[in-house]
Amino acid sequence: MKLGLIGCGKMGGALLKGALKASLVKAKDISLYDKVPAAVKALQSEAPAAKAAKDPAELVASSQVVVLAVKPQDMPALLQGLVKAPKLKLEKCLFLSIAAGITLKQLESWLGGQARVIRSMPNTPALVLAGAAAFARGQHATDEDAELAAKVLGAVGVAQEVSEKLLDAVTGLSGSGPAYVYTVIEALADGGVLMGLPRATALQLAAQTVAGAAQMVLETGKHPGVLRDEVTSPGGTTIAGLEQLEANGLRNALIQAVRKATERSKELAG
Ligand SMILES: NC(=O)C1=CN([C@@H]2O[C@H](COP(=O)(O)OP(=O)(O)OC[C@H]3O[C@@H](n4cnc5c(N)ncnc54)[C@H](O)[C@@H]3O)[C@@H](O)[C@H]2O)C=CC1
Ligand SMILES: O=C(O)[C@@H]1CCC=N1
Repeated sequence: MKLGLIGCGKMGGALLKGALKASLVKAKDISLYDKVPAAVKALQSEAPAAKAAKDPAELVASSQVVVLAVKPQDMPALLQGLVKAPKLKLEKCLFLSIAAGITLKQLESWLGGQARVIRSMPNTPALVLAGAAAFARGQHATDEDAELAAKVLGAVGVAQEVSEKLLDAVTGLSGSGPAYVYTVIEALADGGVLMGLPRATALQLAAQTVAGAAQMVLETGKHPGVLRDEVTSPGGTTIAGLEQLEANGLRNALIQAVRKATERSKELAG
């Protein structure tokens, strides 16, 4: 697969490194472009055979799949620049956008109206092949395009097709979700330090507890409440801790975080 990446930043970089780690693509079949050359060089240091395109048009002309990984506010100018590029046949490749809030209608319009587009929402654990992604197909995207998007995103974690109207919620939950969980891990470790654990020990135990609990949900298929009850002994330590979480509103805080992030994603569409 000839893969092009426009926007070699945090998320684009994570996707690319994950795709290489998953052997989805060979470095020699990758084209990179970023308006900041240092960002391209940083990725090339990990994939020396990847080519640095001189401009987005050159990258598009040599790619089957073009991952659009620039910030939402940078997308219109990038895509409208591609439309103006002479002799560039935009319908020959699949455009896979990862930009929060930017709709399929906007992407298709900025690309001149006929391009094959898929809008997706991945997350940075793609870097360690533990990503969570969803995507929606544009009006000119084919079944093969959807399969290709599922293959790219599925190579670095889990991926599923959804209707576009759900992608803002996907952004608020799993797109932004790693940041919520990093905050939880950091706070759990702080609790451990408060109780006398060395920072490094507390951090490793906290991170592994979150990872282990998540793996239990994914592998056993049991509801988190059932798994929680398996930990919570009558009159024991866990219920004492859980009482504090309820008293301090942990659930509602997380629910509101997803809601607010989803609303922000909707705002980004302008
Ligand atoms: N960071 C994350 O966890 C996630 C980010 N996203 C989305 O991914 C996109 C990129 O986000 P990040 O990687 O976090 O941002 P970033 O700022 O780390 O990377 C964006 C890159 O795009 C480059 N860029 C900007 N305009 C450009 C242009 N016209 N041509 C070429 N390169 C250009 C920048 O120089 C930068 O290197 C955003 O749309 C964001 O909504 C999606 C899921 C998760
Ligand atoms: O914070 C953001 O806007 C991006 C999109 C999802 C995660 N990071």
